[in-house]
Amino acid sequence: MYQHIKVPTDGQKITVNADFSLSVPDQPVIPYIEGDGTGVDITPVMLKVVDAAVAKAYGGQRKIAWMEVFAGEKSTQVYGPDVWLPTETLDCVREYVVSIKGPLTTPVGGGIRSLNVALRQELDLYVCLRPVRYFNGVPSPLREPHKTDMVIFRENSEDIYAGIEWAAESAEAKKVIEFLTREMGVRKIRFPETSAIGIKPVSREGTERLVRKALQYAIDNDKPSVTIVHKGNIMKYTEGGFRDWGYALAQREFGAELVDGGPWCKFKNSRTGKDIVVKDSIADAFLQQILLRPAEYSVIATLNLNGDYVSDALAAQVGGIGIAPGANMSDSVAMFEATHGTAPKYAGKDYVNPGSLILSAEMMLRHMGWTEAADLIISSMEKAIASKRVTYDFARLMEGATQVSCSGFGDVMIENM
Ligand SMILES: NC(=O)C1=CN([C@@H]2O[C@H](COP(=O)(O)OP(=O)(O)OC[C@H]3O[C@@H](n4cnc5c(N)ncnc54)[C@H](OP(=O)(O)O)[C@@H]3O)[C@@H](O)[C@H]2O)C=CC1
Ligand SMILES: O=C(O)CCC(=O)C(=O)O
Ligand SMILES: [Mg+2]
Repeated sequence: MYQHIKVPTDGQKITVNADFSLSVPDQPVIPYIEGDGTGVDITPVMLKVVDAAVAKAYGGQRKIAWMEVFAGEKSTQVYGPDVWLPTETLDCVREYVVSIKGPLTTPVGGGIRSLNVALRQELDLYVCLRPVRYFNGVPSPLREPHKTDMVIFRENSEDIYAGIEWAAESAEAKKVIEFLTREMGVRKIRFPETSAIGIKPVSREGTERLVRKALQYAIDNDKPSVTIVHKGNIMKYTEGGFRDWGYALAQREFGAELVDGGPWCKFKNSRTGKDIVVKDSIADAFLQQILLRPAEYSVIATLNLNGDYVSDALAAQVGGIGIAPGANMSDSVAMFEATHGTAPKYAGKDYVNPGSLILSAEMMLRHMGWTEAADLIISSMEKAIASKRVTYDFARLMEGATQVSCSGFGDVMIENM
């Protein structure tokens, strides 16, 4: 049926029920994209660690039937020089519901647009979910890194990140600038002859579906607050809209009531009876607050670009993007991926930390309801770090550490299962 994707014969599809829960067979077929750059290093290690955790947790009764699908440089080798994201890859990850990917390269300036963003847009994976927690013993620049315990809900389908822009001095940029100046009366483009132009779409619907997920997550996971992070003082209708629509949704759908006249509001968690506070923070101030007062923040709902910046900043607080996992999700389809990129200088050297992708797989197992295997991954990661046999990123900051390779770290985790 597919041109280059080989469907394993020993597995079955995960399916989505009417209430969006999953039916997961014992041998689910799970598509994976190896990824560019260090993808060749971390992805095989992730597969091996996950297989070991599943085998150990279920004694052979459950097993993932991995199915390689292609995007990025490997796709151009398999499908031809200009095919970066084959249609059958999109069809396949949609059809098989749960997938995982390594990082994909995006050139700066010219060249192809981000394949990572394209996957999210094409599949409408509107939530980028990035939990940030501290593992004991990980070297961190903070004195009290355990106080950083946040879950980022980054809007994944809109904003300036969508890549609607035109190069300076192009016919398209000139046309847009002409429209803005002639028809819209815009006088604020300082250098109209040489300006590149970007568009920042932010909608009420896009905001509401993201904030709804963040609020529901706070309820389901007994979290004390949801903070809407925005730059609405400057970008009044886009980022300011995000804030206002977020607050309005909390009041309308979750029964939140204003605190001291607002705009903060709060509602009772129907599961625990505890208050969940909905507050907001302006993005620049937020970036200093998370360093100085991290304990005051829990679930974060933010726009696409802010979420990108906040993800790497928060990852650094708990030891870096070597252990920063993530997921891109719609109501039905989920694609798991690390927060970091392809780290090209380390590609193919069996050197980098596979932890982010392994922890992304841990999120995937939990999403599938395979909690025993997910728990094994967490406990073996904790033990591996405690034993100080770690990759370069931790070893260079840890006293008494033994540096291991990327695959070596996977092996240490497996030994500790
Ligand atoms: N979702 C995705 O697929 C993403 C793709 N990208 C793409 O990746 C490419 C490179 O981007 P770049 O900005 O350099 O960001 P990267 O995240 O690839 O790398 C930045 C730095 O982070 C550290 N790092 C990255 N991965 C690891 C790891 N596995 N273990 C330990 N440390 C790690 C390294 O730090 P040090 O130098 O200190 O060792 C590295 O130099 C670009 O094309 C970009 O577009 C970027 C982000 C996400
Ligand atoms: O798509 C890319 O190349 C970068 C993506 C990124 O930085 C992210 O999603 O965090
Ligand atoms: Mg990023």
